[in-house]
Order: sequence, then structure tokens, then C-alpha cells
Amino acid sequence: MAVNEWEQLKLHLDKWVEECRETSAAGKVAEYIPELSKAKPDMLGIHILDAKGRSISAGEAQDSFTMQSISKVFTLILALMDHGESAVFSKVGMEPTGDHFNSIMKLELVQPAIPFNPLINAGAIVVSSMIKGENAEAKSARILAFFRELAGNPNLEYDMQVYISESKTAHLNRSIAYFLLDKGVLGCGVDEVLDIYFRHCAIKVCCADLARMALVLAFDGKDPLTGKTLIPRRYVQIAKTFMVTCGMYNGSGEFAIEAGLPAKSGVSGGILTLVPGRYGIGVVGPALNSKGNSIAGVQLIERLSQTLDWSLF
Ligand SMILES: NC(=O)CC[C@H](N)C(=O)O
Repeated sequence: MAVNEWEQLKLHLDKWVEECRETSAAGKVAEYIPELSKAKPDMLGIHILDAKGRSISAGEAQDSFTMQSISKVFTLILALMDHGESAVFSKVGMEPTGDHFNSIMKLELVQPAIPFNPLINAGAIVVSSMIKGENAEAKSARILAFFRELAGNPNLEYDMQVYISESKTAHLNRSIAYFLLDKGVLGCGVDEVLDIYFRHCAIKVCCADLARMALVLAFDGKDPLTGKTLIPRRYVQIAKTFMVTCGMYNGSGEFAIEAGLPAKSGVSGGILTLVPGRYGIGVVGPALNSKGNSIAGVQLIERLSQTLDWSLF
């Protein structure tokens, strides 16, 4: 079964990528972070990695891009490893919002005033403020080291242009952070937390890096290529559940029906997804749909899942 499926992927992946690439024309590259607007709108790449280290890629899988919101899954995991569940979930909720990723609408609606979940911007900013370390630099260094270990890539670095570009223009995120500071849910100051947050959003990866990070989640926290346990199983379970309920923002419900896989998107067009116990998958396609998810990337994952019967449901 798995052998046939691998053969099928080898045979058809290039064609599926080229067919889905056409959808990019209906999407739009993010512009609110000026540096991201330079991405090629019709780029589409995918890398699929299995537990034996076999991989298949197609399209522009080698090109690099920034993680953006994909990083939020792993900062959540690091915060859980630093503080445990009850401390983390006293500052951030577990419920989807149904709103856009940077919406501030619901922040005032709940008591205590904690963000709905760790994958919207408000929740991820709170999570960034919880990472252990003496100062912003030390906290960011721990995040980068953790991501490098998960990706099996000691060369992961920040895209400084994207980091600077977002730092200069993130007025909405800044206002979210001030609101959270006022409500007493930030673990540090606004400038410090935003510096940590913008840095992890600007970590530069390619599809193979995302696939390797996803593979660790697909194997409940153990990197099957090294045999090393990098994340406690319970925290992977929490992360994967958030990916299903909130990972594609207000497109999560439709994606659960059409693809049925845990996934996390970012505004640079990246998507990290996985087939539990089988594959880690990294995708990139910078043209976004109205929900802020890669338009061609979503179509490609849905096509794969439907053709190969990957849905968990
Ligand atoms: N959806 C995203 O990828 C958003 C991340 C981006 N850095 C922001 O805060 O706006």
C-alpha cells in the first residue's frame, strides 16, 4: 500500500504541482509586510519526507521563505516545555475565533482578557513573552536553537530584511501588544516581546526544513531519523489539535473537511502539514487566498489528501 502510494507520488507530483500552480493567479502576495511583496506570486513547491528519510519534492521546493505564523506552533511547544500546560493556558485560550489572524475584535469580549488561542497573532505574542531567557536576545537564541534542532538544520537563520520590514510596519501587532500589556497578560515589555515575535516569524526555511519539523510532529515528538525525542508526546498532541482547529485561521473548518490534516500556514505562503505516523510535508506558494493561506498550496494539499485518502476523519 505505502509502496504503491510512494510510486504514485513519484509519478504524479510534478503534474499536480503544475496544475495547482495555475490557481495562484486568483491569489495575492501579502503586502502589509513590504518585504514579503517581493515574492514570486506563481511560485509553488512541495517536499514530502518519510520516516526512513526518503523524500520527494516538486516545483520550487528549494527556494527559501520566512516561517511567519508557522513558527507559532513551535514557540507554543517551547513555552509548554518551559512552563507546563496550566501556566501557559492561564494566559491564552484553546478556542478558534473564526476571525482573521490579526483581528483584535474579540480581545475585549472575554474575562479574563486573554487571547482565544496561541495561533492568532494576539495569542502568539503572549506565548513569545513566556519563553524562558534572561533577555530578548537569550529568548530568541533559545527559539532559534530549538527550531534548528527540529529541522535538523544548524544553518537556519533570520531573514534580516523581512525582520526589519515587519518591525517598521507592524502597527496592528504593536497595538495588540499594548492591549495585552494593559490587561496584564504579557510576561515582558512590548518592545521586547515584539522583537522576539518578529524574529521567529522571520526565520528562513525551505520546504525540506518544514517537512523535517513536521515529521517530528508526525511521530509524536520523536525525530525518526535520529531516534531522539525532541518534544514530549502530550505537547505534540496539543499542537496538532490546535493545527486542526486553528492552524489555517478562519479557513480551518473548510480545510479540515477538504484535507483533514493538521496544518499551519504563514503569510509568506508556507504551509507545514503532516500525515500522522507517515509523512512530514512542507509547501510554499506565496499567493494567498482571502483567509491569508497559500491559495495553490491549500489546493495541492487537498488534492493529495483526497487522492491518497489521507484525511484523519
Ligand atoms: N499569518 C501570519 O503569518 C502572520 C505573521 C506575521 N508576522 C504577522 O504578525 O502579521
